[in-house]
Amino acid sequence: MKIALLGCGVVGSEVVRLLVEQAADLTARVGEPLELAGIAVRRLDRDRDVPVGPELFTTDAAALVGRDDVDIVVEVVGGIEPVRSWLLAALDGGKSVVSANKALLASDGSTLHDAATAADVDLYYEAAVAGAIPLLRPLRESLAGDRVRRVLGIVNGTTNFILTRMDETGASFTDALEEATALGYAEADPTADIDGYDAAAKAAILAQLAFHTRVTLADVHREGIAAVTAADIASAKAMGCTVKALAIAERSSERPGVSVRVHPAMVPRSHPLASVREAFNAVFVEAEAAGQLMFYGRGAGGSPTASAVLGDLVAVARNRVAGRRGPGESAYADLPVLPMGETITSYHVNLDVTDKTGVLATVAGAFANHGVSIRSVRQDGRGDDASLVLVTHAAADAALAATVEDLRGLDIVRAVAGVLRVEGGEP
Ligand SMILES: NC(=O)C1=CN([C@@H]2O[C@H](COP(=O)(O)OP(=O)(O)OC[C@H]3O[C@@H](n4cnc5c(N)ncnc54)[C@H](O)[C@@H]3O)[C@@H](O)[C@H]2O)C=CC1
Ligand SMILES: N[C@@H](CC=O)C(=O)O
Ligand code: NA
Repeated sequence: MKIALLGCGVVGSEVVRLLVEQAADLTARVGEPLELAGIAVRRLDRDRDVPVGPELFTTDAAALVGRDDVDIVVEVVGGIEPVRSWLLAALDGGKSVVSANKALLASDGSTLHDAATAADVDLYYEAAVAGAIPLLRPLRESLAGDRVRRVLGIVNGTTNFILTRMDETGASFTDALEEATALGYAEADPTADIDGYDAAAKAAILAQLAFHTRVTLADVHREGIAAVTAADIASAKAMGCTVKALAIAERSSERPGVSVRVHPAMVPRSHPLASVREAFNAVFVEAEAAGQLMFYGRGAGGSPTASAVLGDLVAVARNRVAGRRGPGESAYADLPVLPMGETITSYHVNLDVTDKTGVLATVAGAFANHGVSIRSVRQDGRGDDASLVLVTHAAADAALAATVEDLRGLDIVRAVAGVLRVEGGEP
């Protein structure tokens, strides 16, 4: 079985190492040896710590993909083009594809799935979501008989690493990001992590598999962590919470449809997600018959991600040996993706207000005007001013956003110092 490897960076070099070091076991598991036909890279002059000779390397990925002797293409390059063209050429040519590319799968997965179906070959991408954690296969196969209600978790290692460092050591955002990049967790352009594109792509892929409906990156409500301040983290701590960047995909209980969102949120320290540290990921899946399931492990880094790539590689190689194709995409449910405004959430709002009679009533009035009920209020006096921290009961996100907009316009509100959604129970 001949493999074309596209990319030999953080993940690709670990794929090569595992392929070479575990060759005998992989052969036994697949029933045929897995042999590297070639490795496409951008530059040949880089020092690479991989146990294969230089003759395997090429800068011509398209030619490698087009070779007649290649059976499986493994893509760990990233980005949309030229990767999409290479993978379409591979699928059209009858080659199976394994990819770690969530950006591509979430933005144009249907084109690739259609090509895989037409060519009767596999397209697998377990490494694209939550690194080493087996999550896509359980959703696609183990839970195929159940009805998933909700998927909730931490799916970006870089931002979880940054928030952990800020929370535990008081590190600055910039220093924590530098460390995450050095450890191989961040995307080539780390704004994909910081601004939530990476988590949004993963959320789209999870929602699509969980609800059997088409969801793309553009359908996901996305907020990154750039606006999370040290004050937000301190405020969360004071309330027995921690700040986590979450991905949430759920069926609406109001009408047929799903909502998919990624944003930072306060999570009570008693919730299992609060103890997910550094680049670890954790995802809860709530299904009607199964109840709650939790998946936990390393969500980023070369070797954990390579483990998921190898798992897919063995699966598609086994299928080719058996002359069959594994389960593919399922999008029959055709559910609408509902606007964020309809999502039911609750907010933590931190206000700087003038400390005079009637302030609390005026602020409470702004909430009441939008039908938002307040769960708790804490006031700390600071001379002529006061800090007012309010946590709401669950309400439509549009009503909460409109309330905050009104608060910004009140004379007695000097500043809206922080607004974070609260997930995972009462703080
Ligand atoms: N690093 C991580 O923890 C994880 C990464 N991924 C995904 O895996 C993929 C690869 O990520 P990394 O290994 O971290 O990236 P990287 O930047 O370390 O490696 C990318 C590789 O692609 C090659 N490449 C880039 N452009 C090319 C071109 N035009 N022609 C031929 N080769 C080209 C580079 O030479 C390099 O070898 C991305 O899709 C990423 O989102 C997925 C899960 C975790
Ligand atoms: N940049 C990503 C890598 C894995 O998908 C992350 O930090 O999670
Ligand atoms: Na995974």
